[in-house]
Amino acid sequence: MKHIFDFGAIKSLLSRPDFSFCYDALHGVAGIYAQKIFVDELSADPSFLLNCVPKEDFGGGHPDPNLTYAKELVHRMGLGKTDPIEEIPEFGAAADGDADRNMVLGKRFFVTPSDSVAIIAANAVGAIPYFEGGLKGVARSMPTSAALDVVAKALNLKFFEVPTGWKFFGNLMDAGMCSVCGEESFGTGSDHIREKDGIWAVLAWLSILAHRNSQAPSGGKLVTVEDIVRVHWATYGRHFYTRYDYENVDAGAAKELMAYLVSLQSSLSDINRIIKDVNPDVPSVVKGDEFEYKDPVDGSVSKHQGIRFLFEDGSRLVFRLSGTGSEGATIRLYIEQYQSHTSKIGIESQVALAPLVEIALKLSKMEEFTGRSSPTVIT
Ligand SMILES: O=P(O)(O)OC[C@H]1O[C@H](O)[C@H](O)[C@@H](O)[C@@H]1O
Repeated sequence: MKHIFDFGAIKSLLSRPDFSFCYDALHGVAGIYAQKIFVDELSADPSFLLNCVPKEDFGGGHPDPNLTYAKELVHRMGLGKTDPIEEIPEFGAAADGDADRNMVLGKRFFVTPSDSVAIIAANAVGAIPYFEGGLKGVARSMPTSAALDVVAKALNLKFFEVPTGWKFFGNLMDAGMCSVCGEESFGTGSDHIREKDGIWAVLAWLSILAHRNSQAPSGGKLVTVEDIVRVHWATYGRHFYTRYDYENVDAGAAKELMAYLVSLQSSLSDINRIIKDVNPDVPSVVKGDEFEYKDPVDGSVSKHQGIRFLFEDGSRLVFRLSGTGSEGATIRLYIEQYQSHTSKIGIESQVALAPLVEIALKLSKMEEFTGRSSPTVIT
C-alpha cells in the first residue's frame, strides 16, 4: 500500500483537527489491517476504529457493508433515523467479513458504489501515485450505473462493461487492459492485486480527500466527501441509482418472471404501450435485450446475463437473478436515471427514481409473479 499511495499526504489529512474518520470492520478480518494501516502507519486516532476486533460470529451481526447491515456506522454518520449523540465524523467506511468489499460515506451522505468507482477513476492520476502514468482502462459490471462510462468518455479511457462476477475484471487486468474497476455490489479494485480490495478503496478515498484538500487554500474549510461527490456530479452529471432485492423468492416463480421479461424485451411496442399507460411522462424504451458478453481476452461468450430496458434519455432498468443468494431465488432490479441539469442534480434519489420504479414493477408484473408487494432490501 505504501508503494501505491502517498502515506505522507494521507497522514497530514488524518492529523487535521477538523478531519475525523470512522472505520467499521463489522468484526471481520479488515480490523487487523485497519489497526496496522490506519492507526500504526498513518497515526489515525484509535477511536476512529469501530468493530475492529475480528470475531468468529462477527459479533452477532451480518458483515455486509451496506446501509442495512452496517447499522452502527450508518447511525454514527448521521444517516440513521435518529441523530447520534457524539459529533458526526467527516468520513465513514465499512468492510465486509473478508475485507474485499467496501462502503464509503460522508457526513450524512451515502456514496453509491457506482459513483465511488467513477470518482476514484476520475481522480486517480492526480491523487494516487500508483496511477501517475495514467490508467490502462476502466471497467464496471453491467448493472453498475453508467457514471464510470461518462468519466471514461471524458478522459478518453478504454472502457469495458462486463457481466457480474469478478473473474471478468481479472481477465482484463491480467491482460493489462484495465487499471480500475468496480461494481454496484460494493466491490472496488485495481490491478495492484486484480481483486476487490476494501482497504485499498478506503485508502483511495483518503487519497482523493488529501489531494483535494492540499489544493484548497491553507487554513480554509475542509473539502468533504459530499463536496467531492457534488463537484463530480456538476462536472459529469449524476446517475440516480437504486437496487431492489427480492430475496428467497420461489425459484419457479422467479424463473417465470425472467422468462416473461425475455419475451417482453423483444417487443418495443408492447413495452412502450405499458409505459405510456402507467405514466405518459416517462420517456420511451429504445432498446430491450438480454446482456451477452464476449470476453476480449479469451473470446469466451457469456449469455443470459440480465435483461435490460434502455430508455431514450439514458435511463435503464435491469433485471437479473443473483448468483449468490442462499435460499430460493433472489431477483435483483436495478433502476438508473441520468441527470445533467444542475438544477435537478441535488434532488433525493428515491424521489427522482419514483416514476421509473413504478414502471419497473408494472412492466415486470413483480407482485403478480412473486407475491411480493415490496422488496426485501433497497439499496
Ligand atoms: O448479484 P450477485 O449475483 O448476488 O453477485 C454479487 C457479487 O458476488 C460476488 O462477490 C462476485 O465476486 C461479484 O462480482 C458479485 O457482484
